Formats: sequence, structure tokens, C-alpha cells
Amino acid sequence: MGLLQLLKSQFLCHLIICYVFLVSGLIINLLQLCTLPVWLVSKQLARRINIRLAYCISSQMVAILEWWSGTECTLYTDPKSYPLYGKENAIVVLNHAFEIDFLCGWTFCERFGVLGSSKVLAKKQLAYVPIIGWMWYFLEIVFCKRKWEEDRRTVNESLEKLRDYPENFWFLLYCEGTRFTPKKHQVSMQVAESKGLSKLKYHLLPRTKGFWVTVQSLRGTAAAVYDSTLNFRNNEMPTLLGLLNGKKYHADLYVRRIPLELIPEDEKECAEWLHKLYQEKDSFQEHYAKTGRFPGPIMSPPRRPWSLINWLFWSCLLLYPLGLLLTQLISSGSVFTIVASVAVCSAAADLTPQIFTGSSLDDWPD
Ligand SMILES: CC/C=C\C/C=C\C/C=C\C/C=C\C/C=C\C/C=C\CCC(=O)SCCNC(=O)CCNC(=O)[C@H](O)C(C)(C)COP(=O)(O)OP(=O)(O)OC[C@H]1O[C@@H](n2cnc3c(N)ncnc32)[C@H](O)[C@@H]1OP(=O)(O)O
Ligand SMILES: CCCCCCCC/C=C\CCCCCCCC(=O)OC[C@@H](O)COP(=O)(O)O
Repeated sequence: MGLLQLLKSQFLCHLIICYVFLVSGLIINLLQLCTLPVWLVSKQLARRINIRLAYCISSQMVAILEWWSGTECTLYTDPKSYPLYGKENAIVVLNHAFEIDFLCGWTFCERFGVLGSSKVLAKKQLAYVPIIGWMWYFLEIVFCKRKWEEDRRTVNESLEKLRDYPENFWFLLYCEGTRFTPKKHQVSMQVAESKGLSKLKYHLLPRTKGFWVTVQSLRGTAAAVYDSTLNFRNNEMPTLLGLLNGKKYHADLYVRRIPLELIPEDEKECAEWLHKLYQEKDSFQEHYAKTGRFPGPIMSPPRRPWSLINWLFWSCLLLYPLGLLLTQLISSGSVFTIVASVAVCSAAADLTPQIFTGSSLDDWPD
């Protein structure tokens, strides 16, 4: 193990990274709160400010993936569609099997210049997660309770509000509704069987209602659906903790641009269309399992310096006062203060793995 790799695996480094993320995140949440009066004067200006503030938070996580871990992201796509990415609103349909799939999504958003404005249909519980959840409130993220009777109206209303959004955005939809596990897959395939639907090997049965309401609500606003299929080289199952330890992964993303006009308006036909799409996605994963690559040419966008610059800016800003505090702490000579500080750090040490495994996020009660 090289010296740099050894440094990246040190707990002290992780603590410093978390400190910068948490403190900058809370400062940005506070700044977002201060934009509330601006909404009353100019909604579009408030939205543009919030897009930039959100970028300051999400790009820190992207920087961990791109610059700290050096993870590579390869895009397989049609060269004719490539120039449109980032230049239009789109609905992104992505498989949900990896702990860091959202972060790979964010990384592509960053490379195509839509990170600050990107959106997702997220479970309601995530709205209460400090920093990310609070940031999402100001980004007009769409939340669902996974109770169709309620979601039907609220999801539609939230999406309608995005019609006059001032910047291009990608709206991410995990149609599987939950992250893939062998157990969930088994149950899902029983449902498929009972409904007379073809079985899937690499995906859960897609939930069709959210997709239908999204497509209908964003007609005239979004130009296309980006059917996106993600996998990692060497059968790796990457984790946030792995990234933090500086482990380098290699993500492959296959994207097909499907104009929105090609998607049926009728609910039943739209559901059938989505089931067929997932059959195709399954065949792409089969191709990947056999050949180690997706079909089609590679058109990888390079990483940009902005996520690193933003991260260095917040680190410099926040590590200076921390350094001053530590100097004062040590020079105070108070045993009680030093012991209390060590106790706080130990508590943080216990919590960090839980945050990074993401298990605490998935296990929130419904
Ligand atoms: C160029 C580069 C391109 C791309 C780059 C990639 C991406 C970048 C883009 C953007 C990034 C932006 C942000 C990312 C950041 C973070 C994201 C993080 C987290 C979010 C993750 C989540 O929160 S996922 C969970 C929430 N989302 C969803 O659930 C969406 C899918 N769900 C739906 O659509 C649902 O329909 C619903 C939520 C709208 C309503 O749910 P409900 O359960 O009430 O209704 P359903 O119709 O779905 O369910 C009832 C029917 O389902 C049948 N059933 C029962 N059991 C199962 C089962 N196990 N599997 C399948 N189906 C089942 C049941 O029989 C009912 O059937 P009926 O026939 O009676 O309808
Ligand atoms: C600069 C780096 C510092 C990093 C510190 C960041 C710690 C991480 C904090 C917040 C990340 C929040 C990202 C939210 C995305 C979580 C994905 C998720 O939770 O998907 C839920 C989905 O599966 C469905 O779940 P279940 O069906 O309920 O199971």
C-alpha cells in the first residue's frame, strides 16, 4: 500500500472530511433558509440561488468519488444523443442495486452541468435527513409516501410546479422502488409470476405508477427519458465507506435517449412499455455479465475541476477555525475539556460507519 493510500484510510482523515461536510452543509442549509424572503420577490432568482447552494453540498460527495477515491466513470451511449445531455430536461430511469448508484448519477450530473438542479422521486423519510434532506426541500425535490392513493395527487402537483423551472434538470426515477436484494428479488418475481409477467434476473419488477404520473406531468417540460443501466467492473459492490477509504472503483453506465413522444399516454400501455424496457435492461446486464461491457460506443465526459475547487474552498474555510480551537484546547491544559473532546470524537467514530454503510438511511421507519 502506497503512502497516499495509507493516508486515505486513516480515521483522522475521515473525521476531517466529515467535519467539513457537516459544518459546511449546515451553513448552506442556513443560507438556503435565508433565501425564503427572496421567493416572495422573485421565485426564479431564489431557485437559481438554491441551485448553486445545493451544488456546494452535493459536489463535495462527488469530489470524494472523483478526486479522493479516483473512481472512473465510463459512459456508453449513442454519439448522436451525447450533445443533448445537459442541454434539455430529462427523466432518468436507473437501476437501484448499489449503495453508491445515486452518487454515480450525481457524478454524471456534475459532468454535464446539471448537478445543482438535478431531482429525484424520493421516499418521504429522506426529507428529514439533515443537510441532504433539508437541501432537497429548497430544490423542490418530489417526495412520495409509497401510498398510491396519496402519491397520485402530491407527486403530480410537485411535478407540475417544475414546468417553469429556470435551469435544465434531470429527474431521477428508481422504478424498482427499493434497492435490489436477493430476498426482495424473490418476492418481486413471485408478484411477476402472479401477474403473468416475464421474470427479470438483474432487476426487481418495476413499479409503473410513479413512472406513468412522471411522464404525464412532465410532458412538454422534459424532452426525453434517459434509460440508464449501471454496473461496476470486476463484480464489485462499492460502498460509501470504501470511497472514503480511497478505494478506486470503475463504474460503467449505459444510457439510451428515448424521446418522450414515443412513450404511450394511456396508463396501461405505459405500464406495458415500462415492463418491456426492464426486459431490455435485463438483457444489457446479461451482456455485461458475459462480456464485461455494455453495447455501444464509449463517449465518456471528462471530470471537471469544480467539485475539487468547491471542496478545497470549504476545507480551507473550516479547517482554519478548527485548528485555532484545537490549539486553544491544548494550551488551556484543562483535563476535563480535553477528555470531553476525545469523547465527542469517539462518538463520531462510532457513528461514521453507520452513516457510510447507508443502512441507517434505508432502515428509517415508513
Ligand atoms: C447521461 C447520464 C444519464 C444519467 C445519469 C444518472 C442519474 C442522474 C440523475 C439524477 C440524480 C438526482 C438525484 C440523485 C440523488 C439521490 C437519490 C437518492 C435516493 C432516492 C431513492 C428512493 O427514495 S427510492 C424510493 C422512492 N421511489 C419510488 O418508490 C419510485 C418508484 N415507485 C413508484 O413509482 C410507485 O408506484 C409509487 C411510489 C408512485 C406508489 O407506490 P405504491 O406502493 O403505493 O403503489 P404501486 O403501484 O407501486 O404498488 C402496488 C402495486 O405493486 C404490486 N406489487 C406488490 N409488491 C410488489 C413487488 N414486490 N414488486 C413489484 N410490484 C409489487 C402490487 O401488486 C400492486 O399492483 P397493482 O397491479 O394492483 O397496481
Ligand atoms: C464529503 C463526504 C462526506 C460524506 C458524509 C455523507 C454521509 C452521507 C449522508 C447522506 C447521504 C444521503 C443520500 C441519500 C440517498 C440514500 C439512498 C437511499 O436511501 O435510497 C433509498 C432506497 O434504497 C429505498 O429504500 P427502502 O426501500 O426503504 O429500503
